[in-house]
Amino acid sequence: MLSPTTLARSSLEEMLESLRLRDNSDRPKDLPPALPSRPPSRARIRSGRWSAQPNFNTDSNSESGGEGQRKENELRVKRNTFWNKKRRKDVNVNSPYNVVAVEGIEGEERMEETGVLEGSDNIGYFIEKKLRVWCRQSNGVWVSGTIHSTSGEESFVSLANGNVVKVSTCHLFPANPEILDGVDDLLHLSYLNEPTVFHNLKYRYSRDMIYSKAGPILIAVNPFKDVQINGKDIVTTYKQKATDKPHVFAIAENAYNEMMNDGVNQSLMISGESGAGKTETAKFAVQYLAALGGGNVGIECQILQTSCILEAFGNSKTSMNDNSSRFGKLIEIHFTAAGKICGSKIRTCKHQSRVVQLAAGERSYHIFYQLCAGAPQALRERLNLKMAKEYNYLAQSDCLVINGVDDAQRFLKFMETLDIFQISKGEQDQAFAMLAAVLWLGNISFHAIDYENHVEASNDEALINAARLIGCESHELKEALSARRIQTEEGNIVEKFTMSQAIDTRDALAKFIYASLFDWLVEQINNLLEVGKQHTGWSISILDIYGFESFKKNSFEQFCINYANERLQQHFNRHVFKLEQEEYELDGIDGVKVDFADNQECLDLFEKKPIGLLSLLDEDLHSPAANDATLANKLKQNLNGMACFKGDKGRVFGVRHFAGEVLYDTNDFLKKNQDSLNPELIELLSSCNGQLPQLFAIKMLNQTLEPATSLDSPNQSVSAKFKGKLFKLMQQLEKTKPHFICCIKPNRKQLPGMYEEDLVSQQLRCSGVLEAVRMSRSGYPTRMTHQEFADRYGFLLLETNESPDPLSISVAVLKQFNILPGMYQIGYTKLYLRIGLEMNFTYYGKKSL
Ligand SMILES: Nc1ncnc2c1ncn2[C@@H]1O[C@H](COP(=O)(O)OP(=O)(O)OP(=O)(O)O)[C@@H](O)[C@H]1O
Repeated sequence: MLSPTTLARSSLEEMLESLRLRDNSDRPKDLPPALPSRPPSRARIRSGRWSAQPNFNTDSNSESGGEGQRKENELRVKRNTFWNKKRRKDVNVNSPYNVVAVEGIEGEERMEETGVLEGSDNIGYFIEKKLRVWCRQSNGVWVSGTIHSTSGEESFVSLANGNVVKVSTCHLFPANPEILDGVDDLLHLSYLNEPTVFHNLKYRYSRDMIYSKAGPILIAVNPFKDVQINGKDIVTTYKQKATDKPHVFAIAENAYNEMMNDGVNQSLMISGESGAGKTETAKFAVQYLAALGGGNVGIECQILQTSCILEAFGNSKTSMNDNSSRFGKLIEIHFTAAGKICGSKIRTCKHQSRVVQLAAGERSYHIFYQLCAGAPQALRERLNLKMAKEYNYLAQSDCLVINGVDDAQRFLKFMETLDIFQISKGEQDQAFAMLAAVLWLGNISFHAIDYENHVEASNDEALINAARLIGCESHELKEALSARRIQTEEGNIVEKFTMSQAIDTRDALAKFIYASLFDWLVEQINNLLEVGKQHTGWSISILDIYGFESFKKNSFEQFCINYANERLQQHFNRHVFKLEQEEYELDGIDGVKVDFADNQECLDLFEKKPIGLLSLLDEDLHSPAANDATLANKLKQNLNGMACFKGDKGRVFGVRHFAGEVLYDTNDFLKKNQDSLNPELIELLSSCNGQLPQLFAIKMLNQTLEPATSLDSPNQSVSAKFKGKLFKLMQQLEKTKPHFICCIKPNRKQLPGMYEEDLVSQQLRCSGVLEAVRMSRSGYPTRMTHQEFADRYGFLLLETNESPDPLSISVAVLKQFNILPGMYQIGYTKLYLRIGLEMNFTYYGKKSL
């Protein structure tokens, strides 16, 4: 029979113990142990109610007491004192500003747990035993070495290359023994600090092990190459549960099992900065779920094909990613009660400013270049199509191709996919006509017609083609782009446009057509996928949203994208930290507290009414006196006191996001925040002879009947609509049990085998994954109601328990197996178990059967 001590330990702890025993055997007993016991939770309050003082100690000396124990205790006190001292000094845990302190000590402190070496005993021990430590070189790169000597404040570290460097002692971090190099789960690291986590991920990455666990979270480091771990054979391995290695398939499997067992909708929340690999990861998740839930309906194949259409219409080349999603999408996969896929629904969240305006070196949506490069001759002639460089909207950024991408080939694939979604040839033709119309609209030019700067559209090839493709007469389009009617008491008067009004009107029409076409396509896809609407089972949703962006110059697009990422981070914080802590508190469980960077302040900066970024921006929507410069001034005057806001020079203002500070230039903010169409243009579209323009116009007309506050009202600003759609997505996600996947971008060049330390470190600091690991280590990840525990393990009791009360049965089981009090806590409604403990019960259960 296993001893109670063994029972209370996970296999990792046993491994650590054997290491310690090995280490202890060749040193005097009164020295501190080489490996510390698992650190207590930072703000842990001892439970006085049910369990005795937690004694979650893996050190063999600790049980025997004595001098070794005394020294270990002293050491632990020192470590904790050191930590507490530092926390008091610098932390306002509610401020995302903490996270923004990327470089330097403050950032490091957030990462530290079993962190900095301090105390002459401790350093002396590391010197004597030649134990590895990590230190950061002046260039920011982490190196490991052994401490050669110390003067207390400063230490000399011998590096592997023979160099000796002088380092401030408080910047030394203990390294893990080599046996822990490359562990699957950061939870298993004996020392959890920035360099050890960083080293572990790098170690794995260099061996093509791109997935790692961080407690409940999966970390996926983008390999930028095919690492051959997503094929059918690997799918089968995970389906057969033949491996427990971290993988996106394992997370999908887990979600599927929880959905089937608990009857609860699930979600996979994929986060990471632009280019980190979210979209690819989402595709692998869909691939696995399709394999798990594949029936004979074939929907799973169609779900997999959606990405071809969605990416063509929603992705672009940016400076961070050649295939960057410029929209957020939630793919909801529906399952029958038997676990078979029976339908799917795609929800999107986007805005379209990219259609008409591009930053240098970036492309517009892929579909435009694909159409220009790959349209068959007959289609080219029907659309009077030219090459991409001939269109102003595409040529403006001097970036027309992507290295290694064959746009023409992609277009053929795109057309095949439209067939799969049963979009008829006639409808396809109309859709391509709309795309070509957008391109021709961008080529429409205007010329002055009087001395008051009024203009009208030129009667040229662009106007003629655009009008023909939309399905109206060219003079009708010309009129709608050159003037508008205004109702006055005396009747209608015609107001001629200035150059900028005419360009804005033309661009608004182009954006509207593109956005409507995208929505129409998604609707067609959903119509086909939603065959299982009447499903009686549950769903798994996969969220893939544009990643956090920070460029040299950031505009309205980044403003919206980064706001969406703040919302996503809040969802993560809420589920990983807040709800977890709330649950402990409500159930009377003491002291599991982990500091995390709450981004609520930043969200408030965006959302607060009437003084928040979004409200202040909308205030100027219909104000003729407002311009980008007055907007910047107004923001500074009203928001300068807010912790996450930073005024800057001229039209620029800064926001301290959870992932770093971003400076936004208000240039064109007001224009981009407005995309209402003139009634003349809606009228024009509704009278066109094409089916699609009519459909788009009818939808718009219906929306004008909505109350002005409705999300769909055309009177709403772009940012208000965006926020509304984002909220809808988040509401949908709130109804699900989330599983988090954190994608990491290892280098800026999008190259395989390159690992940029500063970039990875910054993402790790900002993502909150380390805090989540700490939460798991100090918390009780396994929990079940007293009844569930009694039902599951009550039969193990050797003596019959007189009381039918599940709580007393549960307590009797725990007592019978001498479970150390620190390994569990008993709440009002549930029993909470430390990591690994339930496995031991399961083992016992199996043995007894
Ligand atoms: N698991 C993977 N295996 C191989 N290559 C990958 C993997 N994940 C990502 N990549 C590569 O990295 C590129 C960027 O990935 P992806 O488009 O998924 O990033 P993203 O996080 O969705 O970015 P964005 O927020 O800009 O949309 C992909 O086009 C692909 O080349």
